[in-house]
Amino acid sequence: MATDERRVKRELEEGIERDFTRKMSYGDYLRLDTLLSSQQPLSDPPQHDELLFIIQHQTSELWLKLLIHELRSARKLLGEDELAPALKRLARVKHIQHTLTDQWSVLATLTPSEYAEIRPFLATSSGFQSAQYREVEFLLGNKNADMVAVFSHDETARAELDALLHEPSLYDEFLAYLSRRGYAVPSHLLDRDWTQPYRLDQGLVDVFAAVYSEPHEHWGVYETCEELVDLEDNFQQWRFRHLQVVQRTIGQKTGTGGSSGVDFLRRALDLTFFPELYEVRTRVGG
Ligand code: HEM
Ligand SMILES: N[C@@H](CC(=O)c1ccccc1NC=O)C(=O)O
Repeated sequence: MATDERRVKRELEEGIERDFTRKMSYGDYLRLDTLLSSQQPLSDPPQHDELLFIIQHQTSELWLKLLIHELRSARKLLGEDELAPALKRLARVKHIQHTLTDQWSVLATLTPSEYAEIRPFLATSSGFQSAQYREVEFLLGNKNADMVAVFSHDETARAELDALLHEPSLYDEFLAYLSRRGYAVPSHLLDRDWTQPYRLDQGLVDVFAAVYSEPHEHWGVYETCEELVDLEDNFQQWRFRHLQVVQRTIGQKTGTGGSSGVDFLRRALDLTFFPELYEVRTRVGG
């Protein structure tokens, strides 16, 4: 083929598969028939921006699915004293969190006027009812038994969340790992009621203060602590971007889920997963 022609058309090679009547194709493997028929706008007359709204949420839910998969695995690996593979999982978790946070910029292109055309069709539905979001919160240790009842209408989601409520979180598993490694983790933290939210413990701050005063003596533990701080930091970045996008689209309106809206969301920024890892910062360097 002439050089000029190559600039405008790439010849398909002989060996390239073209007939998928009896072979598995890309779309078959990825179940794209199901995936791409799952965007069903409700607005009437149809609103151009509803597809953006749906896809933003669906992609978020897909990434949350992977996040849960990785967090569960990291938690299990910690329980098996496999620190390095657990850290590998957490590295991936952090990239997923970045993607989730970055994608807020797409939805931020939705103006208040555009959203107002879609909003009535959302009725009482709200992200507050995202089961996977609650699963991530529970896995990270922000337990809240009241959240389980929100899923009474969906037995699979309710049972999954209830199971996580009763299981140790990633942080609980980390503390058990520390204890097995000889760190003086207060015993009441190792056998507590897992359904309760984790509360700051000064004895554990002392343990981390020793780690942070001599990082080179405790490198793997120190590295894991900092990975967990990254995870919490990233989670808060997501919450903050959500708050900002909500503020610019609905202002001070109450939420479709029945909450006060931005004031309710702002209070989530006070929630912490790993309180001792923040408390220890005040102690470092005296
Ligand atoms: C225009 C876009 C959005 C608006 C105006 C909005 C608004 C709100 C409001 C007002 C709430 C409080 C609960 C309520 O009363 O409804 C909420 C909660 C929530 N939203 Fe959104 N949201 C938007 C987009 C998203 C997206 C893209 C996600 C991604 C999955 C999401 C996930 C959540 C979650 C997980 C909660 C619960 C947060 C918590 O309990 O702290 N939202 N949203
Ligand atoms: N709570 C939002 C509605 C909303 O954003 C929403 C509705 C249905 C499915 C996902 C949603 N996203 C996050 O809350 C509102 O009050 O406008």
